[in-house]
Amino acid sequence: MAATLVQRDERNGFMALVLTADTPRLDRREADIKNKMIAQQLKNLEGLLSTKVTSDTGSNLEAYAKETMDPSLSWKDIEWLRSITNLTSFDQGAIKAVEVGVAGIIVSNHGARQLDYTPATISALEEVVHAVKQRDPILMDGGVRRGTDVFKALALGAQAVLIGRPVIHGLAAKGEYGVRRVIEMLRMSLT
Ligand SMILES: Cc1cc2nc3c(=O)[nH]c(=O)nc-3n(C[C@H](O)[C@H](O)[C@H](O)COP(=O)(O)O)c2cc1C
Repeated sequence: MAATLVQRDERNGFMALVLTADTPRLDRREADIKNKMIAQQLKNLEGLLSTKVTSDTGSNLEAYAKETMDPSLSWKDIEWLRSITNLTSFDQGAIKAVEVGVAGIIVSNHGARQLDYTPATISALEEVVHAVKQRDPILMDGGVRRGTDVFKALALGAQAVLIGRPVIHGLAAKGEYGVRRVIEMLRMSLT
């Protein structure tokens, strides 16, 4: 299935792959259990994997994750991924990735949504920058809300930041205009 998705990305003109290594196993998300969280049917993955996993005891998302995520993911899988594609690959969350040939690293903690007490990415960034020693570009995400957050990440050695929730909130509130506005606001506070 992974190979099929990669081939589809290549056909559609994508230039890079981001491999996320941050959730080999889903945390016990009590709110999801309480709310009996549903894993949405994903139209763009139709026929590739079943999202019809349900649980009588709680979070359907947890049941789905148990069924579909492979906790045995290892560095060999990155080598395999590189062997089937020429797309540039970025690894989210690991330093050893440089040795197995990824093109860059994204310092991320899954939006701090996976583990309690996970360190803030801005606190981990500098250490990763020193460990990688400019061999590959480093990006960072998590908690970037203001231009000053962008500034801090760049000052600590990131080449760029990625933004998750702010643009999603802008999209939900005002569609495309909302996304543009969020990005403008970040830019404005940097100038
Ligand atoms: C609702 C939600 C779902 C997410 N799901 C995933 C996921 O399935 N895989 C993943 O690698 N990251 C996931 N993330 C983390 C994002 O990729 C990204 O690291 C994070 O949102 C960036 O932080 P920010 O939202 O504070 O900007 C999720 C984030 C949110 C808010």
